[in-house]
Amino acid sequence: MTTMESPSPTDTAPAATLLTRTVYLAYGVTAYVAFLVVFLWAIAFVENASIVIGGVDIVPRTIDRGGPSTGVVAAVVVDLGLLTLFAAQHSVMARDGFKRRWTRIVPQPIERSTYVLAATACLAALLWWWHPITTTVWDVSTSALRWVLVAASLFGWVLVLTSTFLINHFDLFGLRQVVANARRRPLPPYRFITPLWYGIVRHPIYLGFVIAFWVAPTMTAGHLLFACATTGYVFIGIHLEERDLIRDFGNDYVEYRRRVPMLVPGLRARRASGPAHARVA
Ligand SMILES: C[S@@+](CC[C@H](N)C(=O)[O-])C[C@H]1O[C@@H](n2cnc3c(N)ncnc32)[C@H](O)[C@@H]1O
Repeated sequence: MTTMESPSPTDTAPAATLLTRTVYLAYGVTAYVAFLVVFLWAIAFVENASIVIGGVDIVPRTIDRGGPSTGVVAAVVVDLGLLTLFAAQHSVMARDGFKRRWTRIVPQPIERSTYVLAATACLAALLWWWHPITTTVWDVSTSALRWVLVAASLFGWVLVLTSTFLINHFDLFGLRQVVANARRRPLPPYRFITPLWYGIVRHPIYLGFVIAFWVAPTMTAGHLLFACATTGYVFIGIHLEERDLIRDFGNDYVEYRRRVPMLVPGLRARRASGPAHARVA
């Protein structure tokens, strides 16, 4: 395990009043709750679930159902636009250079919560304005096999959620930062760790998404577009994330990368002589 000092939220706001700290805490909790609601909606969206409460389906739009109906070309353009917005927000706002400039405007303790809120807004926009393209690509007719595929897809979501807890769920979603600030405590150092799934693949959260998006008993053209685009983004995200991790944790991460495969369990991991940016002096 390697650690790196995180900026203490109280360092940058020594004179923060109780009211300011309480407002930051409320902001962080709001961002987290908004994220949870939209994340649950995202699961229902991808799984094409209907959840009927009091005679009303609370999932009116899914990947294949209920969205605006237009021609295929318009649907592809809109859907790719929404996916690009989501990917751009994630890629840009997660980078250290952006964070350094951004925290001149947004106070350090709520930087992560602001990221979470922006990501949640982009995800909600994608779920709401997604244009289904319902041409069938494959459709498994055997009922038992359909259930196996649904279970496998749900396992993908379980992998995502459990992995966030393995590395630090509350840190990823900004809660730890606002709570530490409210209590005027410094943040514990940011740690590189490799528990459970992280000993099998380096990116279990992304693997979970790939499983959840690709394993479907019925695959439509719209769903396939979603799965292809998000998988492409996963590879870009991994490239950017690993560059940061190597910069922060040096040879520990290079060694981890040599030992543990990226996404496919058991697949040979990268050899020691990787590309130039993988080698740390
Ligand atoms: C959305 S999470 C995705 C983590 C990982 N790529 C995955 O798929 O499980 C991104 C954050 O996780 C952090 N992270 C990735 N691997 C980590 C590890 N082994 N230990 C601690 N933090 C890690 C990155 O620094 C980044 O801030």
